[in-house]
Amino acid sequence: MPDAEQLPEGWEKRTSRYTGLSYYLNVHTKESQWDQPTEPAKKSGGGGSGSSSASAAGGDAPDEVQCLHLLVKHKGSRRPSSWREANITRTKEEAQLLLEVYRNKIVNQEATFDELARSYSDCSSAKRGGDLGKFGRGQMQASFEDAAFKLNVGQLSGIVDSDSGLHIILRKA
Ligand SMILES: O=C(N[C@H](Cc1nc2ccccc2[nH]1)C(=O)O)c1cc2ccccc2s1
Repeated sequence: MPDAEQLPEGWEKRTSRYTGLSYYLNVHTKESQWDQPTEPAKKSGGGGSGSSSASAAGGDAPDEVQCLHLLVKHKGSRRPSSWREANITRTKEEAQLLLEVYRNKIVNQEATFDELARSYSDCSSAKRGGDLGKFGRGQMQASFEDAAFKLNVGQLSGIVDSDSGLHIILRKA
């Protein structure tokens, strides 16, 4: 029986925030399993054989996600101020129109998410291209969290409404 502290290359031991149970994460493919691995982690995804599926360990929903977001605040935002503008007076409708323009530019590949978030996001994460880092459930406002956890990796959200303002979200991991 391998020592639990010495996992084969490419595996990390995690604890599910939902079940409190430990599972094993393949750091290459991001697949997870209940069974303690005895072989080095495979480097490409799909076609897993034998061990219980990732969904059994971490559940279909991931424990945590990494997302970029672009936030456009409006006068009804919880804090209508940002690094861009000390006193934000645009209406929610104006914010929606702005964000639709930005989203279309990204979809049409006229600009990158990183470029537009750095220039126009009213969140302090703008200086990181909108990167919020990894977060689990319970860390972000509910409407934002719900939208983020519904996304597949690489997927761009529609316009998401939170107390902070209107967002578009790109799931990175
Ligand atoms: O709450 C933040 N910033 C607020 C705006 C805001 N409100 C949000 C609500 C949900 C997700 C991101 C959000 N960003 C502000 O600057 O007024 C955060 C900034 C950063 C920066 C880096 C990593 C996480 C975060 S969360």
